[in-house]
Amino acid sequence: MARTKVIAGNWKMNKTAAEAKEFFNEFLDKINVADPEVVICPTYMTIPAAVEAVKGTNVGIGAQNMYFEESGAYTGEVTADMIIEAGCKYVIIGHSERRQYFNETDEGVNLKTKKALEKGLIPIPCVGETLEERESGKAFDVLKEQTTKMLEGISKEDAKKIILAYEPVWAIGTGKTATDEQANEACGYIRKLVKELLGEEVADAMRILYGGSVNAGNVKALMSMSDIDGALVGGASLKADFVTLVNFKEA
Ligand SMILES: O=C(CO)COP(=O)(O)O
Repeated sequence: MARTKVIAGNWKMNKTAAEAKEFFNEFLDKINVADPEVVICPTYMTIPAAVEAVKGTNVGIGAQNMYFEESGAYTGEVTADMIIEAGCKYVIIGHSERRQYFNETDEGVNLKTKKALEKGLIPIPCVGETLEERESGKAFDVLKEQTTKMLEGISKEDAKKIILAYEPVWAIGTGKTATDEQANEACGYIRKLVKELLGEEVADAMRILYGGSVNAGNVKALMSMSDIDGALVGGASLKADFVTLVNFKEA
């Protein structure tokens, strides 16, 4: 089955609304394509400016997080309805930086993924092992645990909509990319696991992205691998390199 590739930029805690406007003024015409699917995830504060800038184009906007409750006394949190109202179609869930610095758990990632699907958002949940886990031979055990828990209680129909991101923690922001083979092996492992859990149709439909120091120089080779359906990009999504990433077929 042919899966449409996805190039998603995770801006993390970068770019004010004014800086986002500048970015889109400069690059929007070059990243406004139908294939691959292009997504930009700015901070909550910058979402409205980004939504306004991409209006009428193929570029989708996503949030970097959300909470799983409907409303209530959860100081500092934001609901699915709020990001939808702001114009988001996607939401990153359980990024390793949130797991590392903000105590995100597999259970929370599962609850957020379910809530996002219930509300019609496309969740981009993240899984990935640390360097220590890889070096001690536990990488696949970690991926199994995180992926299985993330998918708990999710129907086959819903699971097909998930865009799962494999982001090895040791490759994020370090300039150390997983080799094409390592990245493909991990994405292939996750797909096999999804097949065991939810069947072949779901495994065939689910887009599985690689993230971790993807840049203009390595994108084409990574995108040519059989089980890699796109990239979740940090640093290189903040600048002109993103144009090359989106247009990787010509790179
Ligand atoms: O964490 C990432 C995307 O979510 C990857 O970040 P870098 O591309 O900066 O390594």
